[in-house]
Amino acid sequence: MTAPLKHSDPVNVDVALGDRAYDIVIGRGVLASLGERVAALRPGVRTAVVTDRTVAKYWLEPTEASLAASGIPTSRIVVEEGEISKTYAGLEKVSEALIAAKIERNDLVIALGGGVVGDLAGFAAAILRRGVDFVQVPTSLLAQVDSSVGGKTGINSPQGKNLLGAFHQPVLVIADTAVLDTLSPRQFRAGYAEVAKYGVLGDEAFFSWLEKNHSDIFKGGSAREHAIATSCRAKAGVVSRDERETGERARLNLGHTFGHALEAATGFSDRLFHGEGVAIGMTLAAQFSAKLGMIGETEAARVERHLIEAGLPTRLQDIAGFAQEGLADADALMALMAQDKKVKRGKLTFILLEAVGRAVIAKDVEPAPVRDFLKEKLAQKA
Ligand SMILES: NC(=O)c1ccc[n+]([C@@H]2O[C@H](COP(=O)([O-])OP(=O)(O)OC[C@H]3O[C@@H](n4cnc5c(N)ncnc54)[C@H](O)[C@@H]3O)[C@@H](O)[C@H]2O)c1
Ligand SMILES: O=C(O)C(=O)C[C@@H](O)[C@H](O)[C@H](O)COP(=O)(O)O
Ligand SMILES: [Zn+2]
Repeated sequence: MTAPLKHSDPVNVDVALGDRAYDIVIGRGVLASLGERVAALRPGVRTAVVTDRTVAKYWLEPTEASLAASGIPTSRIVVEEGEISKTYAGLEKVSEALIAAKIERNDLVIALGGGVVGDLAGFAAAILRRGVDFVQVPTSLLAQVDSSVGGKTGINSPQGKNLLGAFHQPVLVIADTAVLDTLSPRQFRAGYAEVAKYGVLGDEAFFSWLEKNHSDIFKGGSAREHAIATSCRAKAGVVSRDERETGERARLNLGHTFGHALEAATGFSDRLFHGEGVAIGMTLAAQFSAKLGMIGETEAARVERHLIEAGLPTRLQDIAGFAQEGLADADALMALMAQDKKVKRGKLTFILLEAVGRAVIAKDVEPAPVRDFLKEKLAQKA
């Protein structure tokens, strides 16, 4: 872990992927430099900005102004906010709008928004004319620390999370920390789950720093920028070594086998945001690791305590409408987990903990102990 930044220093994190390497630029106010940076990267380019209605209200005009100041022609495509847009219908809408805007092979798609817009616009760019470059301008905490980096793009199927997609790296990421000032507190907290994930999975010193400083991240200032830069550095390192998740990248999926099943069980709705599912999933992964004797109960409790302190849900019973059919049913959750992309020859893979700060990939996990564990958790009092 490096020392916290001074508030005003923009920081560059390099995603070292050879001829597809790119910069993540992090700092207050860096959105204003978007046009200049795009013009330097792709002289003469035309762009289409894909965003959602809420983000458009706050941040579309400054984005377009920055592009216009550098003489970059642009069009806008605005989708509905939330997972409802990360669908076949959302993809059709964005793809047809990009075609109508005559975005050519050498033009650029700009994803201005949270993880939904980033995944959706990135996937549309990946398939448009068999591949157009794109820039990520992440506007949620979750997108700034995780989804804008690493090139996983895609949409959901009603049967599971991100089941259709492509690896397609952005050519630039501009993370302006000032845009987070308009994010709702619940969405900010949900994004914080992925920040904590980087500590829990690979950096005990960062986790310990988060335990002491998390409230400053919520307030803003240098702690926020430090948390974003540290998460991006961790992700950039993993992605540069294992871009397509043939090995260690799977560790970034800590909490997601449970979390994605819970998102599917709640219909990808506002009952459970992605980051909230990750918080519950990460707690379950820690508790399951303890049940298997890989870590002590106190370490699992340490993970849960921190997430609770950050205001996140950690128990299945914390999900709105928990008692509804499907969610309170271990077999239904097992069936959803069977669609996880880490499944190999029908066997589940879990990311488990050997310590706080050390996640490992557990392959060929037998379903019976997982089902028993879920039954135990589901039986707990609300
Ligand atoms: N590709 C990846 O590596 C990766 C990583 C993590 C998560 N994800 C995906 O990301 C998605 C979750 O992303 P998310 O949490 O950003 O959700 P999101 O994109 O739905 O954004 C959350 C909400 O906040 C609003 N919002 C975003 N920025 C705002 C701002 N600056 N001001 C005001 N409102 C703002 C949006 O309109 C939306 O309603 C999930 O679909 C998840 O699967 C992908
Ligand atoms: O970048 C990755 O790799 C991750 O696993 C990051 C996750 O936070 C993210 O939610 C990702 O979209 C999940 O990947 P998936 O392959 O399980 O869909
Ligand atoms: Zn995630």
